[in-house]
Amino acid sequence: MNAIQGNLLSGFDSVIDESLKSDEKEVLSMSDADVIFYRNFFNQQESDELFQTLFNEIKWRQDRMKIYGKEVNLPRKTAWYGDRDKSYTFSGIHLQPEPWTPTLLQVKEKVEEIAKFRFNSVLLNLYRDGNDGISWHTDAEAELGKNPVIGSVSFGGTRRFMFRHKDNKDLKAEIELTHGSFLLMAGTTQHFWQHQIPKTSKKVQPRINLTFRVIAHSL
Ligand SMILES: O=C(O)CCC(=O)C(=O)O
Ligand SMILES: [Fe+2]
Repeated sequence: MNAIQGNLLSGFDSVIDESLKSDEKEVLSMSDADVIFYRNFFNQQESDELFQTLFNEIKWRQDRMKIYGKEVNLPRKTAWYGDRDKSYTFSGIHLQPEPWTPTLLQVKEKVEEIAKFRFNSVLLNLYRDGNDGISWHTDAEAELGKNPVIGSVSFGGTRRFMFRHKDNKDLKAEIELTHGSFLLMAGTTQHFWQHQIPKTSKKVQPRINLTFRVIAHSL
């Protein structure tokens, strides 16, 4: 029985393939996807410092979205940093990037080294508590091009990151995004799988997430 089949039987269990598990790198067993998790990408001290610096230095914004014609606050704060000529539309919101900070460049360099990939922008999310989250979506915006590579770094409170297959809703995967971890999504992941961070009634610490991306075209 492979991990996906095991997962179908047991609901929302982790689908990490035990045979590939190591301290360094965990490959999630998901069909039609390339998802790799680096649990201890930053050590405790680096992660604590980066959380504090990003929390204080990033220009966090409260964006709004339309639901059934009504404008509401997004359930999280966001920010967008990147190369100067790039701009991006996310969930109908047009964003202009702020210029890279030394802290963001430090994180970006470490991510690029392991991903063997160069990113030109980063979308940041601040989840203040369990009432903040992000609902089911894919990161498959036209500006990201075909088969986008998304590098996702997390600091602060652990949150559940859930996947569901678009064609087969029984195919699910889930991973806990811990302080200092790095999740790499590549290949056809965004074509076949949606992801979300569900809201939770549990007490959770604030969390900062950085998703490094490549914007294919400046608008
Ligand atoms: O916070 C996360 O881990 C996910 C964020 C996300 O999916 C996004 O910004 O597109
Ligand atoms: Fe996303």
